[in-house]
Amino acid sequence: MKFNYLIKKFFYLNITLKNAIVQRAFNVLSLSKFRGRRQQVFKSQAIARQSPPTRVHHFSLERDPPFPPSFLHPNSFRLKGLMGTVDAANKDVNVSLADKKPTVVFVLGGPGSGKGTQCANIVEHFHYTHLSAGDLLRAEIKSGSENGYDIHTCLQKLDITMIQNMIKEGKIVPSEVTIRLLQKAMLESGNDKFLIDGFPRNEENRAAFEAVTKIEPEFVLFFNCPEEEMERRLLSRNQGREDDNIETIRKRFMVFLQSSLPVIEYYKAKGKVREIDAAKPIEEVFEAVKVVFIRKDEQVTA
Ligand SMILES: Nc1ncnc2c1ncn2[C@@H]1O[C@H](COP(=O)(O)OP(=O)(O)O)[C@@H](O)[C@H]1O
Ligand SMILES: Nc1ccn([C@H]2C[C@H](O)[C@@H](COP(=O)(O)OP(=O)(O)O)O2)c(=O)n1
Repeated sequence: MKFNYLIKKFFYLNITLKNAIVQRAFNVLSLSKFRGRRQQVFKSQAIARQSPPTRVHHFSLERDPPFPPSFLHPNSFRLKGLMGTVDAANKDVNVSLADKKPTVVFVLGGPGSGKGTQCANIVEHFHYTHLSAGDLLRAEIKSGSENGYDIHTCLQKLDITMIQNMIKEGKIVPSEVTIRLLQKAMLESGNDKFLIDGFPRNEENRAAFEAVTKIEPEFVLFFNCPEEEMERRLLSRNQGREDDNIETIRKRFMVFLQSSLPVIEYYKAKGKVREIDAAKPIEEVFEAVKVVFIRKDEQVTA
């Protein structure tokens, strides 16, 4: 009797143990399968986040390298190879732009130094076309946000959002975007005299513009203004700009010091900088600006 009981107990324990082992193995398998599937989902989500949506043109800087290495700035990682930079049409754009031998004046200075204000006066007196890189980028964000896509620049909503975020952060947008906008505006203007305001803002902007357009600026108008004065002006500019808040203003000042001043130094070494004291009242600043442009015209006619 007792022996029978022990045999039964042994079989019972054996089955329970086997069941437990099988169950455990099953659990482990299912869990790893689930984890695998979950990782797969995460992986495909990550790929989807990295992949650009299908776009009209797919170029690759690696395949078409018309730019110096400096063009491959860390800033441009997101757009590198996605929207590309050069195609047959773009080459035509560059050839026809360079053929026109346009007069280009770069207008530089810290945020709020009065570049836009003085450019409006120069346009009125000297018949230049004013192209503000910041205005072009803001217009692109606006039209891209409304239409979701811009056929001229091949920028899609994802890129537009990225540009918007960069501006909100006070960062400099990759040159390939800004240069495309400038080229398009230059061609559409029908003029051959341009004030390019707020560009080049860093070494990458400068080198890429020269490499792509083959245009050298006539001179660089540099509005020099103390930071406290620029800050005061920006805080009362009142144009509803997302980047005119104290936090972003400070970041823009930092970017100006670190990235834009070296560009001014570069042109200074070439004797191309015309420096203006921009802390004075608007009319006085313009008197100084006029002298620069009148001298330039006199040099041309002499
Ligand atoms: N010389 C000046 N004195 C006082 N305020 C100025 C002067 N120049 C421009 N402003 C004002 O400062 C703000 C910034 O000028 P803006 O031309 O937009 O600068 P930037 O284009 O360099 O950012 C504007 O509100 C403008 O009216
Ligand atoms: N060459 C340029 C010019 C402007 N931007 C972006 C980054 C700048 O902080 C904003 C605003 O530039 P904008 O010249 O309009 O204004 P401020 O001179 O900063 O007052 O645009 C750019 O990314 N690249």
